[in-house]
Amino acid sequence: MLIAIDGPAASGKGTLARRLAAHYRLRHLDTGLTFRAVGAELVASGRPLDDERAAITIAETLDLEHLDRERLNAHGVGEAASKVAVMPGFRKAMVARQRAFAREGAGAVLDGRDIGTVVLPDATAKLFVTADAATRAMRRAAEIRSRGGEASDEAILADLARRDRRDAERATAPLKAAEDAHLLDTTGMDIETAFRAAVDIVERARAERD
Ligand SMILES: Nc1ncnc2c1ncn2[C@@H]1O[C@H](COP(=O)(O)OP(=O)(O)O)[C@@H](O)[C@H]1O
Ligand SMILES: Nc1ccn([C@@H]2O[C@H](COP(=O)(O)OP(=O)(O)O)[C@@H](O)[C@H]2O)c(=O)n1
Repeated sequence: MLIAIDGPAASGKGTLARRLAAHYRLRHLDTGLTFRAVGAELVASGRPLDDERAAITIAETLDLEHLDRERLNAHGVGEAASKVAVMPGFRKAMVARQRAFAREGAGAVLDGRDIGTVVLPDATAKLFVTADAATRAMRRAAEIRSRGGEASDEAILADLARRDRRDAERATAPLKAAEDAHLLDTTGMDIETAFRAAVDIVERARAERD
């Protein structure tokens, strides 16, 4: 079984993807981390974020099994990732790696921006996870503070809005729901409630396929 989860920044995609992967015993790839890893590597090596050749080389050699979530989830890395993510040739190389990961083994859960539309258009179940902007900013700011960082809800709201706009307006694989995706708005839902709603969606999608 393949499960595709997309949605805007800090909507809860990763949390749901991890929970669903554990529940169904599937492998999980947070594709946001793959873009973050490339952005972080370009910055660390002093290269510009539009160096497509370098980005492709990093994508082709990236170890998808050992992405350092703790380091890559730093707030600033998201901005670098979304700048790298606009380059079509680089996205092609990245999508090839993500698809290969998904096809290995008995099934997988992938979360990102273009999983239902581009990476896994034939996924068994597609979820488009949202929450209103203020809720997403509040959750991300709380996450940063819980790790000892400083963050105001207002500043995070502006950062997420800028990144969502870049992701939605880019020409290649923009952030959008697949036509056959099930919308899950988690505003006002706690993690457990959102997880149960996600399982319901997957079960219905599975039943429709049989
Ligand atoms: N339904 C929810 N209610 C409250 N907090 C949530 C919910 N879903 C996710 N979170 C929290 O919000 C933050 C962002 O969630 P995450 O799964 O990382 O989002 P994304 O992968 O879409 O960026 C995390 O700290 C997570 O624990
Ligand atoms: N499938 C994907 C996943 C992420 N990305 C890019 O990578 C950035 C970081 O993604 P992420 O999922 O880690 O971001 P958060 O939602 O966790 O803040 C996004 O803003 C996108 O620009 C993408 O283009 N396609």
